[in-house]
Amino acid sequence: MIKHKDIASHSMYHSLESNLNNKFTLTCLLLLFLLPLVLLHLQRRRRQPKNPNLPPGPRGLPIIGNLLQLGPLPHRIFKTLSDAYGPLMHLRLGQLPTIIASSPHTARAILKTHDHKFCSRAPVVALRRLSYGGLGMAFTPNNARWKQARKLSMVELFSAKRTQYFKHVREQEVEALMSTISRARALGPVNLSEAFLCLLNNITCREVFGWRASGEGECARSGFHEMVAEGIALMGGFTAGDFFPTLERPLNALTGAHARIERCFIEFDKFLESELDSRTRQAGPEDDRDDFVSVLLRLQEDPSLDVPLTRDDIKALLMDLFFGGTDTAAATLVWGMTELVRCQRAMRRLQRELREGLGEGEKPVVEENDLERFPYLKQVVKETFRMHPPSVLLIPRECTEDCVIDGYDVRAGTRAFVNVWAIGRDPKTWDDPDEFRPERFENGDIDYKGQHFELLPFGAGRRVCPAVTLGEAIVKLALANVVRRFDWEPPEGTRREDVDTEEAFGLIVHKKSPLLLVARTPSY
Ligand code: HEM
Repeated sequence: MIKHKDIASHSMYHSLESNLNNKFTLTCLLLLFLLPLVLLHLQRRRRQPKNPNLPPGPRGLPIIGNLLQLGPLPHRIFKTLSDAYGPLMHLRLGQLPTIIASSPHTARAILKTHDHKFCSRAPVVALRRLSYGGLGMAFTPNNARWKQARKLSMVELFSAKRTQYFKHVREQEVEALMSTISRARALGPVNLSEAFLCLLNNITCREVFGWRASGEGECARSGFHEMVAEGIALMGGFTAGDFFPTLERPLNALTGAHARIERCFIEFDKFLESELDSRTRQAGPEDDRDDFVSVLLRLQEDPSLDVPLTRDDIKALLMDLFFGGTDTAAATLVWGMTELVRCQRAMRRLQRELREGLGEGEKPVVEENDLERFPYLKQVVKETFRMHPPSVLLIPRECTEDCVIDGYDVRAGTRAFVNVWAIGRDPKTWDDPDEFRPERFENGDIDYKGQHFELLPFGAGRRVCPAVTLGEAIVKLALANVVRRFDWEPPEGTRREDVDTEEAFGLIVHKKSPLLLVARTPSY
């Protein structure tokens, strides 16, 4: 008979033995798993030419250290490092050679001089999956598909004619936003972050699908708001697997990134499928709608296309339009209002320009045709883009051919970031760069359409945002109306200068906490 004590020691012995066995099995498995990776790494290193003249950067740091340096706000960390190492910096992020350009001169080298070698996109995991494996436009490598998508979008989706065609949509939606703010302000401070996101969701939905996301006349959260927010969050996330391509799958499985990306992709795909299905059912000679889905479905029938447009191509393009069109402008509007409310002098000057320019009560809303009459509005928008470009590092690019920049070797396969946030805050270009001062643009001709490398909110070169005109129209129209219609103050107990500017990192950098402001009837 085994006594109680014996049972304990017996089972202890067994658990010790099985622990040792488990540990041994685990170690063997780990070695088996790591061995091919080590071999692959060594083989890759052997293929690299010895001693290339790389741009300066923090060498010798362990790769994990480099990865951790990314922290939550990479654009700020990159700026600190660039201040120490120079405007063209080389880092090894995980397994990836990476360069970061942080001056107008080095940005020009990447986006103009060597544009043809840098106009491919880096294969970031979430972007690849959500673009149906690199279809569509924004996340596609430089290939025939991307060239065709770009050409079609410039001619069919973002032409001046089409942008003008949707003018009434933008104006109606801004009017709906005004009514929503009027109702909401009776209840307390207005959540402008939410309001601008809903506005952009509605505008994008109407342009892309032809229907509103919120209920009639409202500017409110739609059913698929969370889905869009999750997609955008995933696209901006630097997942661990992105920096260790050979370990991509296990790392992303371990961190849960894979499951999150799959969930989001499946949800979006279901949504797009049902939209396309309903269009196919309604298709007929009487269907003369001109939203982006209808345009793309018509193009699909065009036999002269170099590369046939598949259903996945269309879904990927729709995804680009949705992600590209929503958060960028919404974030810009929030930053613009944040800076204006912090800087009462600029807010007053803009209000004066808008109110005197249109006359009190003469027109209930500012229309797009009025916008050219407001030079200070233009300066405010430029200053907002300088201090808060929503896409702080642009969309990551990949170098496809070896080249030499500023005497340094850059190898094919190197990932490239242009730190447009750092360029906008560079004291060598801008006086008092952390101060919101729209007047700095009064006498210069610096613009943001990709010709001036000091100010690059839309990028530049072959990959420049194809919807610059559309984006700036939305931002100017909404800002002009919101600022003209109401006087804005921080909630009781908060001083103007204490309205925070803390950032939340993502592909698009948003204000971390929602912008809550009190809207008052103007005293005129
Ligand atoms: C304030 C508004 C906007 C800003 C600041 C902005 C910014 C940008 C930036 C920085 C890029 C990457 C450029 C590069 O890599 O050099 C980009 C690309 C893109 N944007 Fe925009 N964008 C805005 C509005 C829009 C809108 C309204 C749409 C569509 C409805 C759109 C669609 C796209 C697409 C499809 C691309 C990918 C182009 C390509 O890779 O060839 N954007 N945008």
